[in-house]
Order: sequence, then structure tokens, then C-alpha cells
Amino acid sequence: MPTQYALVGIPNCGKTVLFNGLTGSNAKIANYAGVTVDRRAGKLIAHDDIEIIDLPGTYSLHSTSLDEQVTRDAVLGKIERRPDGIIAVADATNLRMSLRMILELKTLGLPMVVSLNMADVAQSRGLQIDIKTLSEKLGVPVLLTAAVRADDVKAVREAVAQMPRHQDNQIQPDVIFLEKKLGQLDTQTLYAQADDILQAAVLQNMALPNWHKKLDAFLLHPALGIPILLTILLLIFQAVYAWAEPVMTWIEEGFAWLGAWVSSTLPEGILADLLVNGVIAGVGGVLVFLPQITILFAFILLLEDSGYLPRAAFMLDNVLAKTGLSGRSFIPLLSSFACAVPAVMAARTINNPRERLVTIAIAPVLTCSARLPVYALIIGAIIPEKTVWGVFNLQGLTLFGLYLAGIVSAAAVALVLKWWAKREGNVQQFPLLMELPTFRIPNFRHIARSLWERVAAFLKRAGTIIFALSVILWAMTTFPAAPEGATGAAIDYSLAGMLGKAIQPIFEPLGFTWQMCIAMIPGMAAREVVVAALGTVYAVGAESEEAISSALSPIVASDWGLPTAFAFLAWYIYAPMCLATLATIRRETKSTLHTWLITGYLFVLAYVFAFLTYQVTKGLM
Ligand SMILES: Nc1nc2c(ncn2[C@@H]2O[C@H](COP(=O)(O)OP(=O)(O)OP(=O)(O)O)[C@@H](O)[C@H]2O)c(=O)[nH]1
Ligand SMILES: [Mg+2]
Repeated sequence: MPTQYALVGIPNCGKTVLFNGLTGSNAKIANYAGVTVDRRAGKLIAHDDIEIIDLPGTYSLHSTSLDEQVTRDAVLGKIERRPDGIIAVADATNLRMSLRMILELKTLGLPMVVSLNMADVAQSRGLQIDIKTLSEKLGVPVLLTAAVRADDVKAVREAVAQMPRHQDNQIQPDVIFLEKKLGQLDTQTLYAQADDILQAAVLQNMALPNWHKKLDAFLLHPALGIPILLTILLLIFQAVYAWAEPVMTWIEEGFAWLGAWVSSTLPEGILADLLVNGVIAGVGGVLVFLPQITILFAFILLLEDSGYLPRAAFMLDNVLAKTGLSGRSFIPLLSSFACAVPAVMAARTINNPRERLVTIAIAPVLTCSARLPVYALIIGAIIPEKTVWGVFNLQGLTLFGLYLAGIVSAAAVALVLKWWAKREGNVQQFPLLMELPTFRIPNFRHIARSLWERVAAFLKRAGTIIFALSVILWAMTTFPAAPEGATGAAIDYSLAGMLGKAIQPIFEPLGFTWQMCIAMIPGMAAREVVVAALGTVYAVGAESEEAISSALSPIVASDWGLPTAFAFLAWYIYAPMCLATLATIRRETKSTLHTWLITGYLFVLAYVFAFLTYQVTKGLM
């Protein structure tokens, strides 16, 4: 059995950075509390028999939210067996809280080393600390570290390798006894002990630099704060359009060239058709959006690592309170702009059950990155590329509007749920208590690494699931072949053609074509697949011989018409068609009823809004 050591400490002190360094993993890191919400294990580099466990941050083992519960249960040995030792991570820029936590951890009676982290930041702000005294007072070895420096991680690794190993006949203490011991701890006494230690070990306190105070005064300004936040978001969408454009053109031309090359090299027939209309049209259709997704992720990562996000949560606390939520929901909700799956998991940090459930319910309405290709395709096809009011790119503005539509809808749903809960007398609201992390220059190595990881994940999806679904769809659109002497297009006689036409009546009132109906089915695996699927369906059905490869937009522009295109956008603001999200909601809420209710309301909203959009736009034209 491997020896297990658990990383424990207050939120945002660098546990996961250390975990990644110790084990060579790539777990998510960001500059706010509540990033890690689940237990994660990895093998210590160069020591195969030692397992390191990363845990959610917590200020105390008296847990109040689900993520803190994970940490408490893990160290008490309620999840698996008890760890054989603790690597306590302390934040040098937040010593009092960290020490209190370490004193509490000592109650567990496990072997322990302390990594006093964020040393680089603390030192640059003038902190001087006597490590030897600190270590003596705490009665455990203390290492001064900056988890972002490889040498420091190595020092921790060596210290960890010195800790006692697991022995199979080790006696496990009684959990009830430990819980009782923890319950007897008195917070005031712990703080008093921590203060005594600080008195002895801190030679000079740190001070926040002037620029930090000025930056905070500006970004948290009572009147300017929210306009600044909106400006930052608007600039991001502008960048998504303006900077991605040239690269997208290259990719598009590259795939067009590839398609033409395959068509001219291979003999005309089934193989060439599969490659050009199935694979190149499908995979190329999605890959075109890689630059936009990369830019969006880069900005999200930058914001995450800077320390700005919790400040946004703080400013929006009042606004969110009106909808029955609080600033606590902000970060989970923000994660849903990348993907609803981690967002639903991040809701674990919310301790009020109703607030948590509402957050989970509205997370899928916020625009995830997989919807970006769908939006971008339609915007590219129907919104002219021009500059309005001198500075704004109209396409970027439309995209911003769609994101805004998601946000407003989410708020409206939360409001309705608040009204509902109020009728049942079930609304309790608590003021937000949260610690604002200090601003830090983002760590560009981390950002580059995380960005690459996400880009690689997108590429991998294009190469696996999107590839496979494109091939399957191609087969469905090609077979069975048209009978001798058929008059219609060959695709009309295919399996996909028949299926699409069978489903279409349901979506007729929304103006959807049967090709769209077909494309939405594989789109359930991942939303961006719908674009790949449209590429394949239209490529196979193309009248002309030449490959259309990734140039979907002209088809959308000519074939759909404005009402249909707008209705499809409206549909995708809500569309619950992401199996991964629904599965996560089921797992996190542990309720089939809630999962069905959430799916149902999303479906109804999608249908109603797409219907209204289609009918109104048609009426106006
Ligand atoms: N400058 C500096 N930054 C650090 C150091 N350790 C971590 N960070 C940064 O601190 C932030 C928090 O790091 P995480 O590893 O996510 O913190 P965590 O303790 O796992 O946080 P939770 O999972 O939310 O409890 C990130 O922005 C890191 O880049 C350090 O030693 N020096
Ligand atoms: Mg973490």
C-alpha cells in the first residue's frame, strides 16, 4: 500500500501549485479561494511508493460547505484510509489564519511538515520571519517556499521523502474520538496561540505596496467599479473577433486547399467523398474556431491569476443579492463561461443549499466556450463585418449581446426561483464574507501551460469525438444510396435525410431546416459538434462537385435566412443539449428529479425563445 500524505491549508495558499510540482500533474490553479473542490491524488516524482493528495482549501476543520467537508473527511480518514502524514501549506502573506489552521491540524496527531508558501510575495512586501523559531514553536519542520520555484518544490519533495512511511499494521485512531477532540478546540485560544507564535517569530511585518492600494481604490470604486468590469468584458469580446480573424482565414484556406488537394489526388469515389465531405468538412469546420477559443481562454486565465475575479464577485454581491444569490455564486457562474461542468462542481463552495441548487440550475444558461463556434458561425454568416460608433466591431458587439442575453436570462431564472422560494418562506440571505487575495502579476508560465492544456483538449476532441461523429454522420448521409432513376438529391434518400425529415416537424415552428435537426443529434455529445455536423451534412448534400470543406458560412447565409439563423442563436442560448453537463448535475445534486426539472426548464425556454425569435423576425421582414 502506498504511503499517502495530504496537502492541507487555507484557501488560495498554493497547495495545488505545490501538488502539480510534486507530482507532475496539471490540476487547475487560480488566484481565488475555492479553486480545488475535490480530492485529487498523484504519485510523488521519483518516489513511486508515495502518494500526494491535493484537497480543497479550508480555514478550519469545522466544515460548513461541501468542499470543506471533503477536506475534513479526507484527513479524518472517512473517505478512504487516513493519510500517513500532512503537508501543511501556509500562506506567508496571511500568517495568522494559516497558523491557526496548522494548530488545529496538529490535533490530528499525524506526522507533519509545513511549507510556508508565497515566500517570494511576502518577502517583496517586507516580511521578515525567523524560520527556526517558528519551527520550534510549532514543533514541526518548516520550509520557506515559493511553490512557483522549482528548487523550492524539490526541497519540499526531499522533506516529504523523510517523513515516516505507511505501515500496514499501523493502528488507526477512532474517528469519533478525533472528532470530539476537534470539537473541543476553542477558536479564541487557537488565535491567542497563533498570536504568541507570531510575536516570537515575525521580525518585521509586511505592508501592501502603494500601487496595490491605488489599484484597489480604482477597481473597487463605488461608481466606476462596475463600468470598469463591463469595459474589461467588452474589450475581451472585441479581441476575440479582431485578433482571431487573420488566423481563422489561414485555417479556412488551409482546409479548403486540403479538400481540393484530396479531391484532385484521389480517384472520385467513396473514399474521396468520406475524406472531403466527412472528415475535412466536419473537423475543419470546428477547428476554424480554435483561434477565438484560445483568445477567450487566455483572457479568462489572465483574469483568474491576477486576483481581479474575487473583486468582481465582491462588487456584484449586491446585484446578485437581488436575485436571491450572493457573491459566492459569482465564481462558479463565471466558470460556466468556460464550461458548465466545472461550474456545477464549483457550486460545492456555496454552503446554503438553496443558493447552491439555484446556481447549478442557472449555470448551463451562461454561454460556455463550446457554444462559441455555433455563435461565431452564424454571426459570421449573417452579421456584416463593419465598425459601429467608430470603434466597435459589429460582430464582436453581437457576440457580447449574446453573452449578455445568457446573463440576463440566468438572472431572470434566479429571480423567479427566489420569488418561488419566498412563497414557501424559504429564502435566507447571508452577507458575503470573503477574503480578497492580493493582486499578483500573473504567472505567465502557468498561464501558458494551462492555455496549452485547454487548446490540446480542444484539438484532442476534434481528433477523436468530432472526427468519429463526422464519419458516422457522413455514413448516415451517404447510405442508403439514391435508387436508380431518383429525381431528388441523394441525401434525401439517406438514413440521415429520412431521420432529419422525421424530426423536423417538431422544429418546424422555429424555422429549423431538417439539416439542422440532424446536426443537433451528434451535437448532444458536445455543443461544438453541431458545427462539424452541419459541415458534413451540407458538404454531402452539396449540388456541385467541388469540395465546400470548411466554408460553411456562405451556405448558412444563403440557405437559412435571417429568421432561422436568429432562432438558432436563441435556441443555443438555452439548449440543454450537453450530456456531460446533465450527468454532472445529476452527480452533484444526487437528485434525478432536479436533473429532469433543470433539463425541462432549459428545453422549454429554448423552444419558446427560438419560436418567438423566428416568428417575430419573420413578421418584421
Ligand atoms: N508568487 C507566488 N504565487 C503563488 C505561489 N504559490 C501559488 N501561487 C499563486 O497563488 C494562486 C493560488 O494557487 P493555488 O495552487 O490555486 O492555491 P490553492 O491553495 O490550491 O487554492 P484552493 O484550491 O482554492 O484552496 C495562484 O494564482 C498561483 O499562481 C508562490 O509561492 N508564489
Ligand atoms: Mg487548489
